[in-house]
Amino acid sequence: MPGLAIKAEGLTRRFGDFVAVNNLDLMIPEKTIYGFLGPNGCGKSTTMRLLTGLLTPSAGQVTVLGMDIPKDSEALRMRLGYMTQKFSLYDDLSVEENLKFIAQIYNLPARTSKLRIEQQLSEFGLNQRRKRLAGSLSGGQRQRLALSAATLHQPELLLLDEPTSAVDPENRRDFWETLFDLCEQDTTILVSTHYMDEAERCHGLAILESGCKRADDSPKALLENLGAHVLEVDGDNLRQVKSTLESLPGVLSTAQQGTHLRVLVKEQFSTPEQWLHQQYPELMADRTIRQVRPSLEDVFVQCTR
Ligand SMILES: Nc1ncnc2c1ncn2[C@@H]1O[C@H](COP(=O)(O)OP(=O)(O)OP(=O)(O)O)[C@@H](O)[C@H]1O
Repeated sequence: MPGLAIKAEGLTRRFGDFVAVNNLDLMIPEKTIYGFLGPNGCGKSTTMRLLTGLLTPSAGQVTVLGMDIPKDSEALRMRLGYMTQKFSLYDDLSVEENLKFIAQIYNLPARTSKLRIEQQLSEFGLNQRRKRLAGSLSGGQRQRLALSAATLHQPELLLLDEPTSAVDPENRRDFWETLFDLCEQDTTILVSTHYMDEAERCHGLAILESGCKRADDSPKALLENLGAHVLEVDGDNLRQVKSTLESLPGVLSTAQQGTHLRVLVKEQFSTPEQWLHQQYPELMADRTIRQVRPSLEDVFVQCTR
């Protein structure tokens, strides 16, 4: 049974009267990839900063890798890697110089530093670009450099704050493959995202909204416990159908997706397609209504309504 890399109880952070992180409990198993999914401003970055010890909690207890935060944050520094939303390396240093600088910050011995820099340049596909200024790299290359820097000292826990917001789908895919490689080498990874497909890749997931945790489980369990039927409704005048269905108490949400309407219906109706037909026989006549598998977006909509 794996231990916990992060345990937080009642974690809270206020900025004046505003509560950015509200009474958060977290149990993040070690050697897993755990995601924070939530919209802008829901408190993902603030929570990450609290977990690194960069920010002091207003209330609550946090243990990271068995150490108390913020008390032991200095001692924990060597065991953590943190990649912020912004590219935090030096544009006017080369790729190699940036890594050398990071090695100095972490006080890596000269031999280790040399070895690790070569390993990272090769593993992250940056060998050919080692003399290039970081500022001249593409978005994907910058992101690879940032991750190679964050993992140079081989941290046990890696915190990644929206690491893929500036990269294309192919680079995102490669990036996630790298995360699974790191996880297999026993690194615990906490990653924040607002992309549903990324959230679905995580072993465990917390859905955050307005500083509160709305759900916390594996993506599979979250999908299984949606607590709603998901229907697709085809046909004309979907905008009118949408506004009509929205006023039905049994309908939880509606959203148009191309040529159909995705409708979340309360779980209590055993045959939701029939139920919808019965509610509006005329409006629903000649329309195809089919039940489909839930997506993580449905889960997100359902628990942040
Ligand atoms: N230093 C601060 N002073 C005042 N308010 C802050 C401070 N830092 C964050 N906040 C507020 O706390 C809330 C949560 O911010 P946070 O950056 O944690 O959200 P987020 O989920 O990471 O969003 P994003 O994806 O936009 O980065 C926001 O409303 C933000 O304005």
